[in-house]
Amino acid sequence: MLNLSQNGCSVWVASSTKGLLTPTAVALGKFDGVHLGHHRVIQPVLHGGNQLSVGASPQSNENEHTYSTVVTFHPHPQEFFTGQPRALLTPLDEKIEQLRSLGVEQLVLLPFDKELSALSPEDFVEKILVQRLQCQRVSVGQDFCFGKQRRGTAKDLQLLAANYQIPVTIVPLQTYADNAPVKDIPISTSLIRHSLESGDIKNANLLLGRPYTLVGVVVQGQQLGRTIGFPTANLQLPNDKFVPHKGVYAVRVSIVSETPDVHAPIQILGVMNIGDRPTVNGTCLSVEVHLFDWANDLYGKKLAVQLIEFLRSEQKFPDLEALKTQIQLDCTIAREILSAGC
Ligand SMILES: Cc1cc2nc3c(=O)[nH]c(=O)nc-3n(C[C@H](O)[C@H](O)[C@H](O)COP(=O)(O)O)c2cc1C
Ligand SMILES: Nc1ncnc2c1ncn2[C@@H]1O[C@H](COP(=O)(O)OP(=O)(O)O)[C@@H](O)[C@H]1O
Repeated sequence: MLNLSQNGCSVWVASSTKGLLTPTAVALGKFDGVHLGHHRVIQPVLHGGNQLSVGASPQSNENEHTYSTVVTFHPHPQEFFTGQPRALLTPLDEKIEQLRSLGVEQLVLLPFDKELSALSPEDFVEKILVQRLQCQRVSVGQDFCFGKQRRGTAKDLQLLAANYQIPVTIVPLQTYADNAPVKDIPISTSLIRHSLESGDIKNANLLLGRPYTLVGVVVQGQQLGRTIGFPTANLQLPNDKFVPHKGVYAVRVSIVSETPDVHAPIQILGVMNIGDRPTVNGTCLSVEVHLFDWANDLYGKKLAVQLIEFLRSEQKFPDLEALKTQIQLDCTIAREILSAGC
């Protein structure tokens, strides 16, 4: 169990069996990416969010604090069923940070195991929502499924929860924004993953409602960067982080402070390369960023790198001089894009 605190606010992270803050108002789902569609589902359980038309549950005491809670599954159900690790848009730390910024007070990680996956929809409502979480109201997306073999639908949840006077909001799937090229397609984690896989970072960012971000600690590389005038901070990402299309990106970087800080961190502009570095016979994937107008040591620091625009694919250059010339050009283009306020 963790109690993470930043900027004076915290998200309480608990399992379904230990340390729960109750009673709860619950948004249920996987919420990988915490994208714009997820925001809509979470909003009704936030303080000051849309209170349900059905009103508060008769069991609730008006003076009692109801904790705005996101209930999700850990590990990702797909990982449990396939046995394959699943790369995530928001690994746990990032998900906590995103939920905190929305105003969520508690994240409950239901251990997704044989026992949980075998619960009937009826038992899920009674044992998890009612008994453990002392749930007062629920919000889910229209396509939510739950219980053994995903038999229960959002409508079933509404009917079952009504037996306990728990109102359930079913949130319609949010589609693309009006200014997007294709409309009426629901925003989804898989759509964002496809956009990132194909290098369409602008579309991914539009659907997320914020730039896709890589957060990692700076580790040592081959120390070649400084020899060509472009030192690069090499990032170690969480093992389960989803890595987008290989290539060069215009980015905004902030140094993540260890201590709580009320001020927003300063943003430094730069260029990032995600790739195998064929020019220097690289053998593994590296994720590295060159910061503009910066000359200080970054080893051991945690950086959050927002991907703003995809510039080009990685190439094998005949020598370091040719690579250097190309990186100079990348920097010029990135500065133009970033200073235009993208
Ligand atoms: C903006 C940028 C673009 C890059 N493009 C390529 C590329 O197209 N091909 C390549 O082999 N390496 C590319 N690299 C990676 C360099 O090979 C790498 O930064 C250099 O070898 C230094 O690595 P080091 O930090 O481990 O010393 C790029 C790096 C940056 C910062
Ligand atoms: N403008 C900059 N951008 C990125 N890193 C920088 C910059 N200036 C200094 N550094 C420091 O230099 C290191 C990168 O130098 P480099 O020669 O590429 O070594 P490495 O291969 O270990 O990354 C970074 O980790 C950071 O500590």
